[in-house]
Amino acid sequence: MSVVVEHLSKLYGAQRAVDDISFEAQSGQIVGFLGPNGAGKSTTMKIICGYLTPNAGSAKVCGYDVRTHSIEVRRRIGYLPEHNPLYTDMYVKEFLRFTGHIHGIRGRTLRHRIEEMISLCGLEREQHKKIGALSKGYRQRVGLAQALMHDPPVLILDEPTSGLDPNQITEIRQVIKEAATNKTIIFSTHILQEVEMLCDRVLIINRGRLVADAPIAQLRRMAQQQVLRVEFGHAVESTRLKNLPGVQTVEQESAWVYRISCHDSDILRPALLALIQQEAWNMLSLQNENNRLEDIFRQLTQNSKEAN
Ligand SMILES: Nc1ncnc2c1ncn2[C@@H]1O[C@H](COP(=O)(O)OP(=O)(O)OP(=O)(O)O)[C@@H](O)[C@H]1O
Repeated sequence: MSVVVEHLSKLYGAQRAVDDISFEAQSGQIVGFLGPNGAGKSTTMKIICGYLTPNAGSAKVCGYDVRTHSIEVRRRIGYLPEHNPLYTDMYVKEFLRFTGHIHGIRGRTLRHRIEEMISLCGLEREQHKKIGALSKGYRQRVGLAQALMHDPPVLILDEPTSGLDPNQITEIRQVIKEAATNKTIIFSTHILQEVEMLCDRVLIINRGRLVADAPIAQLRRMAQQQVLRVEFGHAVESTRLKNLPGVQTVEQESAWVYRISCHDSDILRPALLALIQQEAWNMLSLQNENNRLEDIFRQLTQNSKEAN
């Protein structure tokens, strides 16, 4: 296993920012790290990278404990922090050369590696500029290039696409995907669609506690909610739908399309069909829908909020 986290806890004063978290990630996996604001994602990532010391538990990277073998861990990890600190007075290439030097890369290997990173991260057009003159998206690419410079087996990316425009988001995702071969990538994001597109597995953290660790397909099966999507040929009274047995919520997706969530669609479906027949409504389609990741996220983070 490339990353093994066991019973990790971190306190800031009296606040338990990370609370007894355990998970593993292996090579070739892209793991999405999700959670509401302040859930403890950045803190966990900083501990894995060796920038923060935990109060309890352990984190190991490629078999090295972050507390006792910090240098060994840093050699094997590439980290893009949330606020991507860069030297704005340095030129792009100068900064990458500096990063390479820190990792002990020299001479022709270094020159070759810099060119490789410039190409992989799409920095060709901006490579001769000072970092301070770059847009946010390009600074993010420089941050990714520095994280990848020493070809680490583990990449920790803290909200790598935050604040970027849609084109840049797509391009950065592509870089992450390309970099993923033979690496372990753990990245945090608030864009759930991004997780569906990129990740093999999802970790969800809420108030410092891990509330889910599963592949997306399994998460969908675990969800306590089922959704029926029904399309009518005209408007209907949504309260009539809400009053059906076992209905949790009714969401109007568009003028005549409703998403009805319930505990058991096998009970709801015949009741819904009976109502439609009784009212002589014109139904155009009825489908069992996949649970959306945002619904599952809401269920898991709100349920555990109630439990706390
Ligand atoms: N240096 C610090 N001192 C005190 N409290 C801190 C410190 N860093 C983080 N915290 C607190 O710890 C909790 C977890 O913060 P963290 O940054 O890990 O969350 P996060 O999940 O990354 O949030 P976001 O999605 O908003 O970036 C928050 O309540 C935060 O205020």
